[in-house]
Amino acid sequence: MNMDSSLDSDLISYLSDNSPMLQYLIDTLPVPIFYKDRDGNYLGCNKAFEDFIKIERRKLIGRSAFELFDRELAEIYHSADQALFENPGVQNYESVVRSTQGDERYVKFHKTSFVDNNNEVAGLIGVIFDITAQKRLESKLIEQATYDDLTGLYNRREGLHRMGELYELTRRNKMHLAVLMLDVDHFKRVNDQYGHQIGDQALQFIADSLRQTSRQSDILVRYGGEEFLLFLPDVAEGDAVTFAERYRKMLAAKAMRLSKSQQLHLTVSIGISCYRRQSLTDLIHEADIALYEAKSRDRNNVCSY
Ligand SMILES: Nc1nc2c(ncn2[C@@H]2O[C@H](COP(=O)(O)OP(=O)(O)OP(=O)(O)O)[C@@H](O)[C@H]2O)c(=O)[nH]1
Repeated sequence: MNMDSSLDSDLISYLSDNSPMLQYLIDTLPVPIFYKDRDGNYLGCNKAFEDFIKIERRKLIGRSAFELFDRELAEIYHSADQALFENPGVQNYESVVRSTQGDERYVKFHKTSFVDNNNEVAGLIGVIFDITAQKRLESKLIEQATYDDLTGLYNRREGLHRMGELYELTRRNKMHLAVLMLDVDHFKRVNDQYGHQIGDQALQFIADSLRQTSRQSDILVRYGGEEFLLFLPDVAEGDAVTFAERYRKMLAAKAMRLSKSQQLHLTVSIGISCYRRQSLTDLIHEADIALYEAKSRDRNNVCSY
């Protein structure tokens, strides 16, 4: 077929005839295919499209998207079709579609306009590629690359990336920024006494507690085994100590329930450093030094660099 140039026969009437040969051919193709006239009414489709939108061809022909789908989705299709008619050729875009029975799929549309004997745009032929599996895998991989499996906090790589962005913003706008490095005290004993599984649960317990106490704008990172980094944007030194003390006291006051008669009490030590135009590496290193100091002061302690 010759798209977007004059045709030997009138393509629109050829498509409207729904010739058995054409139908047979496109029904053998496993990808959904549909075609519409210039007014957006369906002229036909293949078997894969019927299966895809879960509506029979005979109920589809002559109808517009507004008669078949909910208004929101129909508007999307309509405006994409109009954009193609106004700028004829090939149009590609990704979208979420719902079948008439409501299930959602991620798809990639490939639409091509066609013209009639007078070289006027007369309709379009659309092909749909189902990319749901690819999208789901993509978001799973993004999730795995971004978050720590055990705690759900940012992993070290993503945390440092976000910290880099926050650091740049702070530097450019001459804002405050505080870094808290938090380490669970005597965590080896927890593993030794209760086993690794309880140790894992204890880390989750701490991460959940931190999440509940933090502000929306804070960046919480699982930096290493039992070590967490917290980046507090627009927080000056005095407030950083207040926040760190709040975290320390909150965790010291909480108990993790192991059984009806057993509870686990955990404490943390926290090192603080605040932005004073030093590099990001130095900022984190200073928090580490302050943490070391807090550990040496009998733990369950907060120290500023
Ligand atoms: N269960 C569990 N344990 C972990 C994980 N990551 C690190 N750890 C344990 O955390 C413990 C850290 O021990 P140390 O570095 O000696 O520190 P600590 O016992 O907490 O002592 P201080 O930091 O000096 O208070 C080790 O026993 C690690 O095996 C984890 O993902 N799960």
